[in-house]
Amino acid sequence: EIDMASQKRRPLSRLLEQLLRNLEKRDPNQFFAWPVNDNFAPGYSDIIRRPMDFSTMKQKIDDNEYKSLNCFISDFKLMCNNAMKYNKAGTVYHKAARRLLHAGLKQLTPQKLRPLGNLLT
Ligand SMILES: CC(=O)c1cc(-c2ccccn2)c2ncccn12
Repeated sequence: EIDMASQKRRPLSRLLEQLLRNLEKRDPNQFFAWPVNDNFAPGYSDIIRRPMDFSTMKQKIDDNEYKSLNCFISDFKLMCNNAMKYNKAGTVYHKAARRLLHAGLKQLTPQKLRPLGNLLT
């Protein structure tokens, strides 16, 4: 269960929740909202060894699994790179993944994060 009090005590969790919300806005079609379903994506789990999606990232924040911002950013990159690996260039999913990765990393640059203070120390 989500212990709100501890969420307040965990500034990193608060920051990651905010960053996740901003990244999700860049996925209006919600292609990345849930784990990819093998029924929609034939052979997906044979090709992609480490699946990742926004709902899994949210759960990892709530379970306090991210020990640093970099771990969070790694999962975001993994999610986008999985989509660019499985889906051929030119497909709607490949293009959406490249756009999401580009837009997302721009939100995660040091100059964008600095205003969030020393939450990262
Ligand atoms: C992200 C991804 O690779 C993906 C999302 C989806 C998806 C996401 C939401 C609804 C339907 N399909 C998908 N379908 C087929 C092949 C790949 N995908």
